[in-house]
Amino acid sequence: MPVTMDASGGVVVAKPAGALGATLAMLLFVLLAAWLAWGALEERKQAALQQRLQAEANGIALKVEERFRGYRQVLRGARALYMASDTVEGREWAEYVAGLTLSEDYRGIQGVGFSRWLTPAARLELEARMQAAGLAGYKVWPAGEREHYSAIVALEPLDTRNRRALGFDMFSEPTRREAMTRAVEVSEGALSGPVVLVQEDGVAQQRGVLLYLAVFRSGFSASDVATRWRELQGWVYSPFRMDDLMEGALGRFTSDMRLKVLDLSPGSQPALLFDSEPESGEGPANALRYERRLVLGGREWLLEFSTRPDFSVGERPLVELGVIVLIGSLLLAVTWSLAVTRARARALAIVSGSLRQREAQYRAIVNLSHEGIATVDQRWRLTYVNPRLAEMLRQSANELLGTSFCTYCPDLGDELAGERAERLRQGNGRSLEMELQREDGSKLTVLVSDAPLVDADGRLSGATLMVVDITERKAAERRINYLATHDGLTDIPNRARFEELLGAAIARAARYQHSFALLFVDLDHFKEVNDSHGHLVGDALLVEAVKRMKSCLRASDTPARQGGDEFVVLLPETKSTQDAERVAEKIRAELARPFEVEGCNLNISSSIGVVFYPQHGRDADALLRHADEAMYRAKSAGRNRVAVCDAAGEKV
Ligand SMILES: Nc1nc2c(ncn2[C@@H]2O[C@H](COP(=O)(O)OP(=O)(O)OP(=O)(O)O)[C@@H](O)[C@H]2O)c(=O)[nH]1
Repeated sequence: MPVTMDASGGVVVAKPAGALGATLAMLLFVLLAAWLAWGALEERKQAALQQRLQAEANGIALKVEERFRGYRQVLRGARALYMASDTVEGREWAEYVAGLTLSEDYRGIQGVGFSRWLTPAARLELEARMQAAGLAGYKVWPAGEREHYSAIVALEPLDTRNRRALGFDMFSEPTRREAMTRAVEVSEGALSGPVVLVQEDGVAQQRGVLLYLAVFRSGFSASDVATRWRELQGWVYSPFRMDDLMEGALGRFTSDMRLKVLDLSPGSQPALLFDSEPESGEGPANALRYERRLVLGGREWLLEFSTRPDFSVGERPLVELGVIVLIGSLLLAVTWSLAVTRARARALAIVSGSLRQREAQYRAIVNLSHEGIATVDQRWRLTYVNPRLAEMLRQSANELLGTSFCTYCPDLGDELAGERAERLRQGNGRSLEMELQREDGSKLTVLVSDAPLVDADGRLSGATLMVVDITERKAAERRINYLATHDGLTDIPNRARFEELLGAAIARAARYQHSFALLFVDLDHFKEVNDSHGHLVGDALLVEAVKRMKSCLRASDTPARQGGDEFVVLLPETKSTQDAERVAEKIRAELARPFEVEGCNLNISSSIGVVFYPQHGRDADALLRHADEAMYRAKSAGRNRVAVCDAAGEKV
């Protein structure tokens, strides 16, 4: 979160780009981790599916094997029964088979039968005997002359389907003959290749297989192949319809798997024995597949398992994905939060560092300032004082803190506290020239400027004061003003100042109906002093002459130098021409006394014109002009005299 300064020096905090970068990096990491995790989950899921497929397939294969062993056991029992009783025709065989409860415990077996091995001669005898036993029309079929015959003589349960098979010479049919031959020669259960059972009536026809066990003469023990054939009595066998057999074996077969069973026995073409979904074609390409080979009754079966689209191992991957997304989201949230917090902390550190730096700058400026700076609260109590103000007030800052600034400048009281607060609330500062009085009583002239001080909530909390010491400046101004209005030699008002004073006197006299007098004094033959003794002596004489004039005047009277050796005197409290004349005479007499200046004894005199307001003029020009004329008249009359101007004319 970068921090910059704006044009006014304020701190500008930019958006948290660092936080965004860190979060984007974490997002990439989370997405990558999620992608990897998803891949791993998919792999695990595929492995789990494959595992489930194999487990289920192996279970099914085991079940088929068990089923087959069960069927073989049934035939062994039948063989044992035959070898024990030497005949299986009739009621005894039917009871044995009924006792097996085939339809319940051995589903798929169409029946348990016995096929007798016959010589051609024995065939006719068998037919006669079977017919005599009640099976009218019993014939060994198919008809035809053959070297050997076999004939089904018993097949239980003897229902309509099985009855159709009685008399059938299975040895005449190559597929069955192969299995029957094997049963004789290996003396074990021999399974045939796929056949169409003679029991099939064309309705919902299925592929069939037959399981044979050779039955030898009683007491026969295994010997060579030729002897076996000689001792052969026939075969106990069971026909199976494949769909029924597999349904019996696969009672738990799940609908989300497909099973195909093929006969792969060497020497014969692969033949499809069973397909749980004969209508489905090859199935989806991405289906999982598993193959299992079984050797059953000397034949090799291939069990092909494949999964259907709904084959699954539960919804765990989705749950795990949800967990990954949740953890990822939490990581993102935490990263974002941490990054933003860090960026904010960094920005705050920068801001506070910048503020500290700025504060230090301001503090240095304030401390080094040649102006007094202070803050006050709303009751005008000092809350901060810079060294310069403390120096001005000749007290330490600590002593000043908490005291009211009004203590030192009573002039502040000119503005009512409420008005001042309202002015400051409106944001208006003010500059005021005033006098500060120190604790020791000494004073200084200052210019106090105030500006509103607001707190963090924008409420007026007081004021900032700037105090400029203008004592010297004011003194200089006064001095300049004095010099501008006073004669530099004699230190009395000059002509310009006198005109102001005269104007003011006229105005005052006019308003209050007063009268006043004006004297015009010119030294006589002053040029001769300069010429005889030099200007310095002349200057000293002028200074002394003014002193003598002043000694004749009251405090309210004002002498002024008009220029050269000409002076005017304003006598404001003179009520009559006689009074004025008396003062003029006093001045004349005083100036006529000998002077001793710069070691020189000098004798001069003066000529003085007297005018009176308002009789001799109502404005300054008239009064001065008449006074000047009266003075000249005195000079003309021989000098060293006073001439008064009045309405009737001047008298000397
Ligand atoms: N020493 C000195 N002389 C000055 C000053 N100002 C004017 N003067 C001189 O004062 C003299 C004034 O002479 P005037 O008033 O003309 O003549 P006066 O000699 O006084 O003669 P009356 O006035 O006719 O009696 C001149 O010589 C000026 O140069 C000054 O400040 N100092």
